[in-house]
Amino acid sequence: TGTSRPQRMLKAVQKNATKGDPQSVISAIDYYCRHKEWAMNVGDDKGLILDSVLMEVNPSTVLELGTYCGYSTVRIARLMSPGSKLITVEFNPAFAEVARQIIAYAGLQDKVTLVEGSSGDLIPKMKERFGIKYFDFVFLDHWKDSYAPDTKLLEDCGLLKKGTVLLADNVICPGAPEYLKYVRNSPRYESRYYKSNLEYTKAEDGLEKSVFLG
Ligand SMILES: O=C(NCCO)c1cc(-c2ccc(F)cc2)cc(O)c1O
Ligand SMILES: [Mg+2]
Repeated sequence: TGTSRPQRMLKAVQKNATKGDPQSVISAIDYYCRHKEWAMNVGDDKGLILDSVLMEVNPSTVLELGTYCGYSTVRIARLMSPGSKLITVEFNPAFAEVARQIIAYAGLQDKVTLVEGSSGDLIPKMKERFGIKYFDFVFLDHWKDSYAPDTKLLEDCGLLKKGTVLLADNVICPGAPEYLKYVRNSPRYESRYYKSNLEYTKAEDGLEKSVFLG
């Protein structure tokens, strides 16, 4: 059997990045995935859009659905103000184990709470377990057919407030058609598509930014 792709990515970070330096962790992962082996991180092209939308919102509370190896977790947390909190949800324990180590290597563990489990089970527990009133920013990057049901669940659990920004990865590739239909047709969202590329490739992909109107 040997190592997994996430484990090889972690090794590349430990070899090429500087402990406590989030930007070097991001660069090490991008270099590895562009030149050694592809992996499903949001990547550097879409990552620049994520950075700019995140900085515009300057959120106090962030929810990330789909941690994978923690690349976008590091991208987001490195830009968040002192005292702000990021909760990231990952279903796959092997992914979560690598992500914990990459987030810690970047020195961002104090801002980040990684929760293992299913988003559908965990979203209704956010208030009681983590003392969250609302999320200011939600990054959707997990199973593409979970984007729509989980968005409805966030609404029903009162976790979105007027102005909350949802940013969804992969709305073209692999695609999240049901989600796009939902946010683009609902009067409760103002949506906009940011065209980009599938991570480390020339294929089209993009991010959908949707502002909850309350
Ligand atoms: O499934 C994804 N994420 C949830 C993991 O639990 C995912 C997949 C892909 C992708 C894969 C295979 C391909 F051929 C093209 C795209 C890309 C991504 O950015 C993703 O987030
Ligand atoms: Mg993705």
